[in-house]
Amino acid sequence: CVRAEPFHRVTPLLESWALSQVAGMPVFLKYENVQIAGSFKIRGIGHFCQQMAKRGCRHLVCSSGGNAGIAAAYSAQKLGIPVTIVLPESTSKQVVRRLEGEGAEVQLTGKVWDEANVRAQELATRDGWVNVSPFDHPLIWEGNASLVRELKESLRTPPGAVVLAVGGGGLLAGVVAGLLEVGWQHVPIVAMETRGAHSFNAALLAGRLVTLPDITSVARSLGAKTVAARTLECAKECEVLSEVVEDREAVRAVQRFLDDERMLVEPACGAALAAVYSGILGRLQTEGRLSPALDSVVVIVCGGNNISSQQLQELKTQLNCS
Ligand SMILES: COC[C@H](NCc1c(COP(=O)(O)O)cnc(C)c1O)C(=O)O
Repeated sequence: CVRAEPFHRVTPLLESWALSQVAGMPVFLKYENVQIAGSFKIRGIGHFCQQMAKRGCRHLVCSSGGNAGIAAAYSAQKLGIPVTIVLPESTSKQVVRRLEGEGAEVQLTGKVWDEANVRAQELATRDGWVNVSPFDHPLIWEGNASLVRELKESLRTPPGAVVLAVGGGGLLAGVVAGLLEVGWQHVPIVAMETRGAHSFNAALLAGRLVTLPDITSVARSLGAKTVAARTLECAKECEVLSEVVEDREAVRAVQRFLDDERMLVEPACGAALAAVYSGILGRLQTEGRLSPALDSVVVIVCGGNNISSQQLQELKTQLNCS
């Protein structure tokens, strides 16, 4: 039987003394890094998979080698449905082991995600098979919107801004859907990307979708070469401030967050935290793009599984940021 309640858990929203000191205003952290399956992804992916199971789906397939793939494998296991994860041949053994540990069948094909995705779409033409998009489907956005309902429950009054990271734009689209639902559509969103995965920023500047030639950022989880078309509509419905940080700022933010809050997150999440640690919020206030007197800001700590103390050391050496 398909369970009615969602797979995700309500996560803590905690004021961070350390980040509030850095920002010069109250910073509330939404800890999606302690979410089931290690990131916020389970909100959208779990909801999508449950709905597909209700519609008779018998086999899930997903081309995400990252957190969406882990969330899809977890969801399939909860639903008792087989799942195939299609990944580029370069995928780390750690990720393959983790996915197989969640009961998924893993197929390695192609050099990059796009080639694996072609294979996943081919498989999804089989009868009863459904392809799970990491970020580009209304059910994914609907599931991600649950995060804002929790913010409303915890905060009651709207925050001065919400800070989040953008890869393909599924989190952004979900947060916009949630803000509209709870009547907080006037709350500005600071959309963070790393250079080399800045497909949303490029699309906003061009006024249309832009496909990056390659993903050159170390924040692999932000590595969608083209954002969901829905994100451009979001930028019209809400006030979305797009900012891009360098990889070394994202990795430095990961290190500072580890020291400040004793939690280890991916560089993708470091991109969001860099809005505080790299003084971007203060600059936006100086530029008049954010109100000079924000009573609070919420940063979504999106989490991510693909990080370890060894990987952090290697990233710091590679980017020579001590
Ligand atoms: C390419 O990758 C898309 C997706 N990661 C997306 C992701 C994001 C960005 O979320 P999005 O904007 O794609 O909804 C932020 N923070 C973390 C930890 C993530 O894993 C994936 O796992 O396949």
